[in-house]
Amino acid sequence: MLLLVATCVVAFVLLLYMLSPLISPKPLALPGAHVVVTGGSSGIGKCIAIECYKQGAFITLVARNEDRLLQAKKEIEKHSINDKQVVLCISVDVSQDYSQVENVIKQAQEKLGPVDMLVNCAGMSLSGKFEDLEVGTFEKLMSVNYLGSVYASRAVITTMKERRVGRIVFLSSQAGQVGLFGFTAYSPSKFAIRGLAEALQMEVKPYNVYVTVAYPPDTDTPGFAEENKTKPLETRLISETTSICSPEQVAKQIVKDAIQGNFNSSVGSDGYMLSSLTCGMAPVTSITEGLQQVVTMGLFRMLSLFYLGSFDNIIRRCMVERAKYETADKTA
Ligand SMILES: NC(=O)C1=CN([C@@H]2O[C@H](COP(=O)(O)OP(=O)(O)OC[C@H]3O[C@@H](n4cnc5c(N)ncnc54)[C@H](OP(=O)(O)O)[C@@H]3O)[C@@H](O)[C@H]2O)C=CC1
Ligand SMILES: CCCCCCCCCCCCCCCC(=O)[C@@H](N)CO
Repeated sequence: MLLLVATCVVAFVLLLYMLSPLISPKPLALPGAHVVVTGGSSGIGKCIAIECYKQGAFITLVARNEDRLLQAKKEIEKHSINDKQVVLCISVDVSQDYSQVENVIKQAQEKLGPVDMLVNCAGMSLSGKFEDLEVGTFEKLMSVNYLGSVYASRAVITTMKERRVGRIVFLSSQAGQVGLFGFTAYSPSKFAIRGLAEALQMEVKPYNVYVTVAYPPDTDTPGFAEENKTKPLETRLISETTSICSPEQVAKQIVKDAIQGNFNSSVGSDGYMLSSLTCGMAPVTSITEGLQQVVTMGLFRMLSLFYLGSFDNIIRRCMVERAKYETADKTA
C-alpha cells in the first residue's frame, strides 16, 4: 500500500516536471533590448542598469536630479560591450502626474524603440513610530513607491501586450512581506506593490508579459544611508536579523529573475524563507518553486514564531530602557 502511494507521488511529480515548460516562460533576450529603469541614477536601480548594459541592453534612466542622472550615465557607459549601445537620461518625478510619466515613456520609445523591460526602482523609505510620522509621510511614500510604479507600468503595458513581449519589475522589500516596527508608512506602500503585481500578472500572462516582484533585505545604497539617519533603535535592531546586501548582488538576482520571468525575486536564506512563507496565492513560475513552497511552509511558519518572539523582546527591552532614562532624567 505504502509503495503504491509512494509510486503515485513520484509519478505525479514526474508528470508535473514534464508539464513544466507550460508554466515556465521563454527567457527575455537582453542584447539589443530596451530597458527603462526608474530610479536608475542611484543604488539598486543604477546597479540593475549596469547589469543590463553589460548584457547588451539599451538603457533609459529616469529620475528627478539631472546631475545624478548624468553621473550615472557616465558610470554605466564604462561597461559597454559594443559601440551601438546607448544610455538615455530623462528627468521626471514619477509620483506627480501620469501624463508627465506617459510623455517620458513616449520620448524614450521614440529614441530607443519599444520598451522590453521596465524596472520600477524609484522609491524611498522613511521610518519612525506611527504617532511621530507626519501624516504627509504616509501620502508621500504611497505616491512615490506605489503610484510611481503604477504610472510607469501603465505607460508601457499597452505596447508590451500588443508586441507579446515584456517584463515589468517592481521593487517591494522584505518590509513588504512582513510589517515591522517603524515601518507603518513604508511597509503598506510595499505591500500594495505585491497586490498590484499579482493582479497585473494574471491579466498580462496570456500576452507573454511577465511580472517580477523583488523583496530585497537592507541594501547598502545612498537611500539606505539616508533612511538610517532617522531610524528608530527598534527598527534597526529588528532589521539586523538579516545581513546587509550589496546593491550589485541584489541587482544581479533581480535581472536574472526578470529575464527568466520569475514572479518572485529574493536574495539570501532569510529572503528565501520569507518568500516561501508569504507566497499566499502568488503565481508560480516553476514546478520546483511550487513543490518547495508546499513542503517548507509549515516549517518556516514555526521558525517565524521564534523570530516574532525575538522582535517582541527587542521592543519590550527598548521600552524598559527608555522608561529608565526618563525617570533618571526626571530625578536628576
Ligand atoms: N536600500 C535598501 O535597503 C532597500 C531598498 N528597497 C527599494 O529599492 C528601491 C531603490 O532603493 P535604493 O537603491 O536604496 O534608493 P536610492 O535612494 O539609492 O535611489 C533612489 C532612486 O530613485 C530616484 N527617485 C526617488 N524618488 C523619485 C521620484 N519621485 N521620481 C523619480 N525618481 C525618484 C532617485 O533619484 P532622484 O532623487 O534624483 O529622483 C534615485 O535614482 C526603492 O524602491 C527602495 O524602497 C527595497 C528594499 C531594501
Ligand atoms: C522564517 C522566516 C524568516 C524571517 C526573517 C525575518 C527577517 C525580517 C527582517 C526584515 C528586514 C527589513 C528590511 C527592510 C529593507 C528596506 O526596505 C529598507 N532598508 C528600505 O530602505
